[in-house]
Amino acid sequence: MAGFRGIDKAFFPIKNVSSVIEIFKHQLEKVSEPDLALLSIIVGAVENSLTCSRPNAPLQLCEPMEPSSLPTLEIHTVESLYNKFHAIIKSAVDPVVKTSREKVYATREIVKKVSDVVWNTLSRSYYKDRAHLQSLYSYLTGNKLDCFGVAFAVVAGCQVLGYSDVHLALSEDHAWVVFGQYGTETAEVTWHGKGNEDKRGQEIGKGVSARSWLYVNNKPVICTRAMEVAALVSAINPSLNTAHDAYEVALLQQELLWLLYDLGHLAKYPMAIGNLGDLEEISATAGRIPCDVLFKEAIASARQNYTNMHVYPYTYQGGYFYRNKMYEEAFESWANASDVIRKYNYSRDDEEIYKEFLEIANELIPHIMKVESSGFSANSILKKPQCFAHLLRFYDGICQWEEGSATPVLHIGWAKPLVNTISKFDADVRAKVNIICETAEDRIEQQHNFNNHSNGSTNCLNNNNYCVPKKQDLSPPGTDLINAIESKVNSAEE
Ligand SMILES: CC1(C)CN=C(N2CCN(c3ncnc4sc(CC(F)F)cc34)CC2)S1
Repeated sequence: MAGFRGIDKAFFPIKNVSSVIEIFKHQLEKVSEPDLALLSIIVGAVENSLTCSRPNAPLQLCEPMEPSSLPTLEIHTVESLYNKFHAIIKSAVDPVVKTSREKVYATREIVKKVSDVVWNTLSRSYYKDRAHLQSLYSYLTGNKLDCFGVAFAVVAGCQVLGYSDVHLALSEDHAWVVFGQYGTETAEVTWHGKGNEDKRGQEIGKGVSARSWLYVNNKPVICTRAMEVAALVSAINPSLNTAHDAYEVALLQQELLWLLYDLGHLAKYPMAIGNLGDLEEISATAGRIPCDVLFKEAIASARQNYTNMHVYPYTYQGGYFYRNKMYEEAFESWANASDVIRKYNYSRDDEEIYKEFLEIANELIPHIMKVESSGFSANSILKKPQCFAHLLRFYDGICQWEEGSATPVLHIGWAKPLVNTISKFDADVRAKVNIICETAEDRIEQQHNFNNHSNGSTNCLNNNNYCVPKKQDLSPPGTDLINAIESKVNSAEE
């Protein structure tokens, strides 16, 4: 990997967002492949200077001194960190010999060695989930990285060594690398979750973990160099504290995401499109497509490229509808999210998505029911069979998620809000929902599709029809829940 090129020096000192955009544009359009270490150090330095309050510097309040100004970033700061990263990586692994005619591919040993050098230079103990630990700036100035940051650092390190075959693989809650002549070798390079032994060096789950959401049914986002730039931009964290974002950092992230979007590098990256949608909802960019279209594009990308095995595109959209009081649409998005999770088995590595569904079922939906049942508007969602159908599909997907899983999902804490919600719909509204039972054969076919990674979406919901597997198909926990609903609802009617 060429050292710090003169050409990059022309962009310094960095004083505003647009000069950062210029550097990224140059890296993405003018050089053979974007320099991950350089770009990560730059955005990390900018983020750190505006979000990690320093005692002797006045906290930058929300309004910038002038449009999108930034604290000056000098070239020597960036260059010394850049050279430090090269030195750390090259001290541990010999770079690819330049003169070699044939292409040299990474081996598992090399990937593991790069992961080891990053791993062994991290601070002994620090709060791993803290914000602003994702960039090489954090690694090089504080020896701290979060789990995504370690994976990114390994890919950036392999780029330094000249292994252009090593790429970042991303699920919705984990990151690892692919490498080799066909890009089919996989390796864990970082940890996941709390208290789990890391599996660094091993190839990606062949066993039971392969069926968990964590590995998205072997449909991860496999990054190109430019998509690795999109990942580092997505990982920019503008939060100053729980209540405020640093305005300039959010603006920088939004403009960089539009640059990557225009160059086509977000097309196969649903979460990055969703991140851009969230930023556009907060502050729409004039002349750009609206955020609701971005959320639809993220869903289309996940359906098109990842056989609809990703949940987050639907929860990005559902969150948008919820915040904008479009409750029927929110129910539909959440039911669609549930249609994804039902295809998986729940494993203990899936806590993040469990918390997501728990919040929707036990916080967001009950809040909607509360505000809707206070009013008596004729077009209240409580009068709409379609809403009832969406909710049944939502809950049923969680029940099916649990079926066949080693770890239970549902407990009594789920049943109370669930029964409360269902019983808010009058019998005449519920009666309008046609329950179409899938046959056991349908379920077997679905299972077959899952195993063969094909798009097994047999969900037959269209108007008020709602498909539910015949009751005897439900494993005990789900049946208990459905029984609990029925007994509660019946008693509510008496
Ligand atoms: C609908 C939501 C709750 C809103 N934000 C969500 N995010 C999901 C995770 N986010 C991400 N955004 C871009 N790329 C990645 S890669 C990854 C896994 C990690 F281990 F590498 C996570 C993630 C960004 C924020 S899902």
